[in-house]
Amino acid sequence: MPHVRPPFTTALFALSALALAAALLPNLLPRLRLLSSHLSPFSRQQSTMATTDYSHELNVALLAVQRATLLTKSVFHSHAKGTLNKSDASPVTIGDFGAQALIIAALQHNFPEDEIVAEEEAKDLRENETLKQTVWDLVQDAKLSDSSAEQVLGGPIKSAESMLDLIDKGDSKGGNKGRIWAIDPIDGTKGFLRGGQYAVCLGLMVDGDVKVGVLGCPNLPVSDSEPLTESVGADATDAEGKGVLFSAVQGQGAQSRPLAKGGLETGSKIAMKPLSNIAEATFCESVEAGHSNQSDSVQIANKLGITKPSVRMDSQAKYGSIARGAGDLYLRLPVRKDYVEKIWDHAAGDLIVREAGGQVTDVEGKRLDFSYGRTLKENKGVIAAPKDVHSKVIDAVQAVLSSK
Ligand SMILES: Nc1ncnc2c1ncn2[C@@H]1O[C@H](COP(=O)(O)O)[C@@H](OP(=O)(O)O)[C@H]1O
Ligand SMILES: [Mg+2]
Ligand SMILES: [Mg+2]
Ligand SMILES: [Mg+2]
Repeated sequence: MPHVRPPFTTALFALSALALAAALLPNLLPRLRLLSSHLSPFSRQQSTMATTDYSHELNVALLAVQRATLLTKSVFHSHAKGTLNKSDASPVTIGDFGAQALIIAALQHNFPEDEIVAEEEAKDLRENETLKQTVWDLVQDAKLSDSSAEQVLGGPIKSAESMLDLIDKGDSKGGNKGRIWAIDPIDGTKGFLRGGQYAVCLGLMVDGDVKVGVLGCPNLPVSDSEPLTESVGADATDAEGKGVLFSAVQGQGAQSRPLAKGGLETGSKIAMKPLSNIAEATFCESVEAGHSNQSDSVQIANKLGITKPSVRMDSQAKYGSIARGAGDLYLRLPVRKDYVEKIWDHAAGDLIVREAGGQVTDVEGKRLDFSYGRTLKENKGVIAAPKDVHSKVIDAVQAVLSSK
């Protein structure tokens, strides 16, 4: 005789199943989301979730830098760059404001809890309606051609007012606790205005340690094997074959890929060039003599037996160029005693070079310390070199600086 379950028992079963599902759901949901983030990074509408291998952070950072770099390219080609002089007499352009707004919008969409240290603020735009409108027009036009990539970044910014508020979200004090992004919307603004190299820079620090770094360099050659020469340093074009995204995740190595226009191309691993004879090294430094002491660098090069003149190049494109083995050394020697380096000028480049097999320190050989706030107040200058020759370079730097 078939067993017939009384209605009361059936209801009891159904209720217990529902209770079990309700208890398990909060545990299961994050796992399912994590799984979907690995399977298809473009398929989610929104994620506010940090990943332990930084895969989601890297994907968002690459796309955000790509979109912002494309915006700066359009300003690079226009005659009116909307240049203002900041209180420290350094320039800022509509490209800087627009790029910062776009990157912060992407970070806020994906990681609303994270803090942001960014170079620029919206004050000048709030006081100048025409300038605000120009930046707003630029930002509205800056869309990746791949709509699913655009969706990852959260789509367009809602209004000119929210664009200003986003720009001002980069006012974190920084420090040694939690997740903090460092943004330099255009590094090498002087190079950008001159028609030379510049970079869009984004780094993620966790408890003061850089975990993810991305550099967008629209005027550098795509090819990692093109050697670093004076003409690359001073290049004024982003023609065919130019434009590269460098990236690194702590412990996972460094990569480069073509800048492209939306959706990311596949990256390839980069590494610093083995340097058997330091006398043959190519070293790079700032174009601006006010940013790096170019007579100290000549003496240091002489001490190392280097005869080739330096390649002068603006921005963190220098870090990217040595990380891919196009050049070998990057020297940044303090000019003014009172100048304190800013974290956004170095966070991404520092990680990219170290993940490519280099060492990055200040002139005394101390690692750059990003945990002191918006500035690198415990460091002076920057010396980046392949790991095995770095101490030799520091010895030469110290010999020259101590003899002054
Ligand atoms: N006196 C100084 N010494 C060193 N760096 C300086 C400086 N004055 C400005 N800078 C920084 O140098 C950066 C450019 O570096 P480089 O010379 O390698 O291109 C500038 O970034 P921005 O262009 O983002 O303002 C700015 O932050
Ligand atoms: Mg600046
Ligand atoms: Mg800068
Ligand atoms: Mg800048």
